[in-house]
Amino acid sequence: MAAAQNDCRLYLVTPPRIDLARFPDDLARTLDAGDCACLQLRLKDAPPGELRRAIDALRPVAQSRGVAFLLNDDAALAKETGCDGAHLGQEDGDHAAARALLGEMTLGITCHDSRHLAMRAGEMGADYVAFGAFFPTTTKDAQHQAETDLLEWWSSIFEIPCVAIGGITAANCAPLVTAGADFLAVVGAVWNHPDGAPEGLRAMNAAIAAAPGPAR
Ligand SMILES: Cc1ncc(COP(=O)(O)OP(=O)(O)O)c(N)n1
Ligand SMILES: Cc1nc(C(=O)O)sc1CCOP(=O)(O)O
Ligand SMILES: [Mg+2]
Repeated sequence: MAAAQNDCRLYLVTPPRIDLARFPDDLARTLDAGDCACLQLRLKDAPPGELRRAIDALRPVAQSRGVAFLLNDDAALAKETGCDGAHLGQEDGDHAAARALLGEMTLGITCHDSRHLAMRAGEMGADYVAFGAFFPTTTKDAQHQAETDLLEWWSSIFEIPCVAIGGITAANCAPLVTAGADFLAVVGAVWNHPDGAPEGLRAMNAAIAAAPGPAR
């Protein structure tokens, strides 16, 4: 088998809305199709009870496959419900308090297109920083546009992993891998793949594996 050209891995984010009667099985089939480092549960419109039911149903599907289960937006709920960590944006509360609360659990922070926000997140103890959006996306009304030089700059200076997000597909992801992204976070590329989510995951895996790694 050929040696891997890079260490970049897939970071899967759930669709914005899910049907809990069938999504756990869809998720299991999708994760069984290939490599995925982590799953972020991102249900922006779910009422609290539904969010808890989703966590209870999906967390074991991910964790039993060695896929870290992160909760979007809510560090306290992530801790209370046995998640592996939380992803917080700039408007999602006190990052330092979340860091203290989560202890050894994973904390990821959105940094948009900002070197300043990323360095602040790193100093505060984030386990990864997320940059985006790299490409147009219909999943979120993204207000910031990031460029690959941000990934090159971050990865050449800092050890803290960086995640790229926003409109990433198998067709456009190679420059992000080459620029130094440690993880590519996607929604649509997997869940909206015309041949189904397992094929979407396989396509992302293949595109990442084929991309030249950073020149280090
Ligand atoms: C991996 C990753 N990166 C960025 C985001 C966006 O977080 P945020 O800015 O808080 O926006 P919402 O996701 O809450 O709409 C993310 N969720 N995951
Ligand atoms: C959740 C999210 N955050 C973004 C950011 O730029 O911070 S872009 C985004 C949506 C990612 O979905 P897709 O892979 O379908 O474009
Ligand atoms: Mg958020």
